[in-house]
Amino acid sequence: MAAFRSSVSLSSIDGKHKTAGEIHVIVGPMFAGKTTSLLRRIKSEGNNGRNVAMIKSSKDTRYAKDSVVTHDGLKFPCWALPDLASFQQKLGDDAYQKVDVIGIDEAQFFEDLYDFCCKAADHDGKTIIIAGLDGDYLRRSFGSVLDIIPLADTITKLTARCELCGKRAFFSLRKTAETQTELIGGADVYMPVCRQHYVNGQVVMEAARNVLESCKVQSESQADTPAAVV
Ligand SMILES: Nc1ncnc2c1ncn2[C@@H]1O[C@H](COP(=O)(O)OP(=O)(O)O)[C@@H](O)[C@H]1O
Ligand SMILES: Cc1cn([C@H]2C[C@H](O)[C@@H](COP(=O)(O)O)O2)c(=O)[nH]c1=O
Repeated sequence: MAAFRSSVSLSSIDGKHKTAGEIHVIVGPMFAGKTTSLLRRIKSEGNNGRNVAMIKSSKDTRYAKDSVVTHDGLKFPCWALPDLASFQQKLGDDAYQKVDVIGIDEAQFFEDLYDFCCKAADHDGKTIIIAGLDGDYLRRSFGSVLDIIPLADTITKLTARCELCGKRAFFSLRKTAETQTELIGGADVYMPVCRQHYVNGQVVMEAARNVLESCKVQSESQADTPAAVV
């Protein structure tokens, strides 16, 4: 099937001979093995003689600046970019034409994911393999990852192991009180959990956030009160 697909020609679209692109999406919670799976597929494409390039978001400063790194330390050199539109420009037009396969890690951080994938696969004939979080710590759709599902050839949803009971984990629980959507971190900030422990964990975290918030309000109102004259 793969051999048939890669020989399909798009020459009728713009007169130039190009092969059809592909889009493969890997989603799941943190620690599910998304980056591991992306690296395995990219390495395998490279071993099959295809020109590969890897991109990650420059927001991800966790383990290395210019490498994609898994939680257990596997590494692959990459372009760390603020957006995907800058990829072709960084690489140069000639080098971009020669790339067959593009891996994208931490896809939730790229706002221009949809437009980039459309152009690269539909027009430029690239195979794109994307790894990212489908949901944030509140299980809301994260970035543009779900928007590219209708464009995809394949979608793989991976699971991790619940850190509290060992069952399959579908969600990323944030262990700290921060409430912004984007918060870079690893096992210090997040843990993979099953549904039951996500629900329990959210109740505990919500209570902790409320306590912190009320302490903050109290100390602010005390600061506003003039000190008593003794
Ligand atoms: N709770 C955890 N804390 C730290 N490392 C973990 C944890 N659970 C799994 N791992 C390791 O992380 C690896 C997966 O890493 P990675 O591919 O980077 O995941 P993802 O990209 O989905 O976050 C697993 O093979 C395992 O060795
Ligand atoms: C759930 C959640 C995660 N993030 C951040 C934390 C990490 O830096 C990445 C995910 O990395 P991984 O390779 O999938 O382990 O995303 C965030 O910013 N907000 C969230 O809600």
